[in-house]
Amino acid sequence: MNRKLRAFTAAIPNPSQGSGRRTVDLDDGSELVYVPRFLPPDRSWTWFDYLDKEIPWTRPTIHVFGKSYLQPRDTCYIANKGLPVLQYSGYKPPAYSWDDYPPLKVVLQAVHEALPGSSFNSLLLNRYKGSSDYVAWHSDDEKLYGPTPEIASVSLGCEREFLLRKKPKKVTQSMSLQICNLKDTCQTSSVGATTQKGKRPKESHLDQHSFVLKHGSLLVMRGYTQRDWVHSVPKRAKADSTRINLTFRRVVI
Ligand SMILES: O=C(O)CCC(=O)C(=O)O
Ligand SMILES: [Fe+2]
Repeated sequence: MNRKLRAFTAAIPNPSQGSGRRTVDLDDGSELVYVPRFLPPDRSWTWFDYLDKEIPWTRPTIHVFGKSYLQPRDTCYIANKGLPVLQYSGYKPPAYSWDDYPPLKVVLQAVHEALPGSSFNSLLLNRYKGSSDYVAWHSDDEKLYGPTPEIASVSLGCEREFLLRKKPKKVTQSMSLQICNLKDTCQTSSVGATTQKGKRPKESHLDQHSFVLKHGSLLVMRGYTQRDWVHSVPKRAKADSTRINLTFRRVVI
C-alpha cells in the first residue's frame, strides 16, 4: 500500500473525549445518540471528496402507489456478500462491495468502536446535491432490519437539519406501513398525522426533535425509534452545497 493510501485508510483515534456525545431518551424504549465531533474534520473532507468522486451514485426512479418519481437525492448501496436483496419503494439497489471503497471500512470500524456490540453489515449512502434534495418523512422499518434496528448515520459536508416526529398514537399498522412507503414522495403536511376526524393532533415539544447534522457527526437511532417515530431531512434553501450521508445498518434476516 502506498503512503497516500495508508494515510487515507489509517484507523482513526477513538473520539470519546471532547466529542460532545449525548444521549436523548425518546421514551417507550426509543433512544438517540448524537456525537457532533465524531470524525476529525480534515480527514472527513478527504473522505467527502473521495466518496463524491468514486462512489457510483445513481438517482433512481422509484414507484409508489402506481406512480413513478425520481428519488430526490443520489444513492448507493454497499453490503456484505450473501445478504438478502434490499427493496424500498419498488427499487432494488445493486449491492457493491466494501472492498472496493477502503475508506468506508475505516469509518465502519470507527462506528463499531463508538457503539460496542454493534455489527453493521450494510450501508446506504445518500448524496444531497443542494437545497432541493431531501428525504421525506419515513421510518427505516423494513422487515430485514428486525424489530429494533440500530441505525448509525454519519454526515459529511453541508450541514442539514434532521427532524424526528413521533407517529400519532391512533395510526393503525396498515396506515403506518403507508407512511413508511411514502418515503420519497410524501410531503410533511400529508404524512398521516391526522385523527379519525381528519384533524391534526396537537404535538407536544417532546414529540419532535431537531438536530443540525454537522460535518463529521454521528447520529444513532435505536430501540423502537423506527416503530414509533418518523424522520426526515427537509429541503432548506440555505443548504446549497453537497452533503453526503452514510447510514450503517444490520440486515438480520
Ligand atoms: O440523510 C440523512 O441524514 C438521513 C437519511 C435517511 O433517513 C435514510 O437513508 O433512510
Ligand atoms: Fe431513514
